Amino acid sequence: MSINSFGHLFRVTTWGESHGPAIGATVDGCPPGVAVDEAMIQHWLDRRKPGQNKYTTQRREPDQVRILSGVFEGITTGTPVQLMIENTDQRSKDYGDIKDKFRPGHADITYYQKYGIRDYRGGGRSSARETASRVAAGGLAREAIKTLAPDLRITGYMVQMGPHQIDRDRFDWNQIEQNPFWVPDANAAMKWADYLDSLRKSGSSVGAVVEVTARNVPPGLGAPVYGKLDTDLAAAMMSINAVKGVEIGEGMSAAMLTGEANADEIFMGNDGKPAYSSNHAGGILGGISTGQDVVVRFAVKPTSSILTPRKTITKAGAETEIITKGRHDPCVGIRAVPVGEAMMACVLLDHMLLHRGQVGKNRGRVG
Ligand SMILES: Cc1cc2nc3c(=O)[nH]c(=O)nc-3n(C[C@H](O)[C@H](O)[C@H](O)COP(=O)(O)O)c2cc1C
Repeated sequence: MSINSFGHLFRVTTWGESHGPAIGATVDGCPPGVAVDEAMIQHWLDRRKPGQNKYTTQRREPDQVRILSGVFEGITTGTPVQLMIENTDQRSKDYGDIKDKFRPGHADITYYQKYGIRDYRGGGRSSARETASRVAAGGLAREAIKTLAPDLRITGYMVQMGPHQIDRDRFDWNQIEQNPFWVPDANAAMKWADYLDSLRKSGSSVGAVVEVTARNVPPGLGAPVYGKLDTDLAAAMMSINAVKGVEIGEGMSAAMLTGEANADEIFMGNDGKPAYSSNHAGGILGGISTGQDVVVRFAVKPTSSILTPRKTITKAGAETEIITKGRHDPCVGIRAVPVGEAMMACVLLDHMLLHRGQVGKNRGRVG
């Protein structure tokens, strides 16, 4: 299996399977001198950890990260950083009765068609357990970003669960950490709780839309034509399990606007820097950050493992039915929020490092 890496200069390679002894990330290209320890990375992993409330899978993984290399006396040395998370709640027997069947909506059939091997233990490499490694790498990226752009803030949150959208007029950054859904609208959080409860009890599931915003991003990140910041962000988000759509700024809705409505008019701000009347562009023009908030949204499909029997086939080609009895999340969008944040952190850091080489001492300036 090739291409387990992403990023240009801050290059992350993830490894491991859902039910193997451990998973992890090897990070090549982290700058030296970044203060980091296991607790700092653990903080971000704890946000993604399963089993924290009744809306996420009851798989009990402590997801304890260990730093095996690249950090000495509390700072990165510039050598590869090896991050490892042991798998402690494997329970392979949960998957015994689906060993020869392909779960609809999962990667079982395509992995088998491609590699001829069926790792039935929770999907093996295709399991979203892999995203824990990304969150660990994202934790390291965040610490490195602090040394380059201390005011930069990356925040993920849910803006839609099934048909229920948040009310943008009630958007409150402080609400995001106050409810199990990372939703910035307290009203929505209450309604979603009842909605998801009934879905969970019936063994069903639902999709979601997650938004990730990066504030105080310096202008100038990204390069035309094939090194666009939005290209890399879209690829990063699309690579997360269950993601079926990605938008930047106005995204698909831009197609409905007129040129007048979509134009983010430019002014000179009081601080002597460019200011914009709106942010339909999602903070990126021509693949390069404008200095406005970078806004990315992604749609997560409904959890495929549901309790209602679904038709499928066996490895031998016989038609049959399947019920996925293993533990599952009624809405995987919830746990995708910290993963989206981690991908944003990795891509932004990567482009900050690239930026140094792309412009040397020649910096453009407005005003
Ligand atoms: C954080 C996270 C947790 C997930 N947990 C589950 C789960 O418990 N059950 C499930 O059916 N899918 C889960 N998924 C989605 C599957 O991993 C994914 O649908 C599957 O691997 C097929 O890949 P694809 O949907 O990207 O095509 C999860 C996704 C994410 C991001």
